[in-house]
Amino acid sequence: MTELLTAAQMRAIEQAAIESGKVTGLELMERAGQGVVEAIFEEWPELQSGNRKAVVLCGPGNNGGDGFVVARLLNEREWEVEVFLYGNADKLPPDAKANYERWVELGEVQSIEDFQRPLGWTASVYVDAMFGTGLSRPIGDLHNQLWEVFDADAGLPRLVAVDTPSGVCSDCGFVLREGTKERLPAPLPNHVFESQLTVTFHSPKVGHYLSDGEASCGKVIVKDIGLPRDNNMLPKEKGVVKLASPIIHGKRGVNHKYAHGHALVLSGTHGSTGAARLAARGALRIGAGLVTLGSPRSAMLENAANLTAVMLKQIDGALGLTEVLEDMRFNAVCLGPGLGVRADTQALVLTVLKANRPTVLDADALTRFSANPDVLFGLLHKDCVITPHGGEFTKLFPDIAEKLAAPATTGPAYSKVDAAREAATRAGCVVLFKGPDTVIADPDGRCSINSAQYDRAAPWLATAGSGDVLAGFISGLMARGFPPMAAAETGAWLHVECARKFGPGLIAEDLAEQLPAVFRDLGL
Ligand SMILES: NC(=O)C1=CN([C@@H]2O[C@H](COP(=O)(O)OP(=O)(O)OC[C@H]3O[C@@H](n4cnc5c(N)ncnc54)[C@H](OP(=O)(O)O)[C@@H]3O)[C@@H](O)[C@H]2O)[C@@H](O)CC1
Ligand SMILES: Nc1ncnc2c1ncn2[C@@H]1O[C@H](COP(=O)(O)OP(=O)(O)O)[C@@H](O)[C@H]1O
Ligand SMILES: [K+]
Repeated sequence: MTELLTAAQMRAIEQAAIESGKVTGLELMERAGQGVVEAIFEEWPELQSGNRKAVVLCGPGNNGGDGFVVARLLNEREWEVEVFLYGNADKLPPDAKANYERWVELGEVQSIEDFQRPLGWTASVYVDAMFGTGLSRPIGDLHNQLWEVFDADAGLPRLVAVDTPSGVCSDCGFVLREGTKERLPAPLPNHVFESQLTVTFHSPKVGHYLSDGEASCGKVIVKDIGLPRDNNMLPKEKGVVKLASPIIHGKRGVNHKYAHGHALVLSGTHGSTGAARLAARGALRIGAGLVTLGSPRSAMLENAANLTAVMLKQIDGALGLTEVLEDMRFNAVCLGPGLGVRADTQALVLTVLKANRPTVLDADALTRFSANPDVLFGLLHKDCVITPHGGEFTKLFPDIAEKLAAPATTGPAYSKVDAAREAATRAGCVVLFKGPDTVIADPDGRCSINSAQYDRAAPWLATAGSGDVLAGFISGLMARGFPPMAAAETGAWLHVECARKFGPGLIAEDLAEQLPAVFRDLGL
């Protein structure tokens, strides 16, 4: 299980370790610097020979301190190292100052103002040790200066970020900026300032996995610096965010199909039925024992012509649904994909929620409540999962979405994790907030990020209908008896695995068909 830390959590862990007397700040800084140097040579073994020249950019805090350690350790390996400092050496915090003083015995320190784009890249490695978890405000002119230097037009140098790329908030993954109307992704188009490698310590930081973390970090390597893995010292009110991982087992024993649950997926009307069929197929493939598609009369023929293993049942309106739900074997319900946003949809949602079944609400089942989200929140219960994408999230939680879209001007800034957690508390159920950085939050405080970034990148998932399949996956797992948080996390994780298994060219129909191979890979 990979835990992701905020700046405050990381600081609490460091402080507790230092206060325990088991380690000093200087020792941690030395290990951090060593970790960066190790990572550089692991990533680029070719640097063991050839042009041994590095440029290290140091900032005014402990991130800069790590930079001075890196400079010294490279110098010990007989590298030629140029060091630039942002800020005043006299004001460096004690550990960084100590490492600054060790460096000035070996080499010069120039002002960052003198760091300009060379004619071609003259060094093999550039180390960004300016700001890490202590970034508290935009770095303004410095950012512009660096953007000019590391402009993509000049070809990408080996740029290594220490802990976080400078200027990027380690909690939310956005570049802190002044004077913009909305959050801008990092990097801006045509202003590429991206690290190829980010070396972080102890655990990755939440911001590495949110918004454009991947675009600015390149690749994240975590180096152990000898801090204890015991999280007892962390502030309790908000649990640690995890990277989503599957909590899945194969079908066990000699049970009959009903032992694996019966999912009910509701179809839209004539001409809008494909989305629900995608969800139903997903629910069946992921292991629900039976799946029934509930269809209005107008769409019966259309659905019948396109279904085989998924069963079909005519359900007309809320009254029809109430009757069907009297059969308690329907132990999970999925509604929203292709359902339409008429009054009927509201009635269907309210009927399902009153029946108190494990329920997944997606798409139109959410959008329908744009004008009256409180009606929905009043009925959602702890066995529900709602799966909004950005647009649906904004309609249900406009104030939260506004905070998330507001310019990130001070660090640590409000993040997608904060937004999903706040939404889960308000909705009273699990919220799965989609994107390449899907955040899944439970009102009890558990939270995970299902990342489709870095080595799990799956941009092909951004294809029509893939969200419908995800809703089906989650409801199928709930039919199998998975609790909502585990179903959401596992469903989202498998969704990305299926996309990766298929690769480019993926369309939504392909997703569920990859599950058998993905399950085989998991040894199920
Ligand atoms: N503690 C430890 O034991 C270990 C820590 N480690 C390393 O330390 C890093 C955290 O160090 P840190 O807390 O000193 O923060 P850091 O990121 O260097 O920046 C803070 C400085 O920048 C300043 N500043 C902020 N924003 C600014 C801006 N926009 N423009 C200008 N100035 C700005 C801020 O000033 P202030 O906000 O106080 O005015 C302060 O002076 C962490 O990422 C890791 O690399 C490792 O060695 C492992 C052991
Ligand atoms: N760039 C991306 N990389 C990986 N996954 C993505 C990306 N963009 C979107 N997704 C995922 O694709 C799915 C799209 O769902 P949704 O927006 O509801 O689409 P639809 O309504 O067409 O089904 C979500 O699971 C989302 O997390
Ligand atoms: K940095």
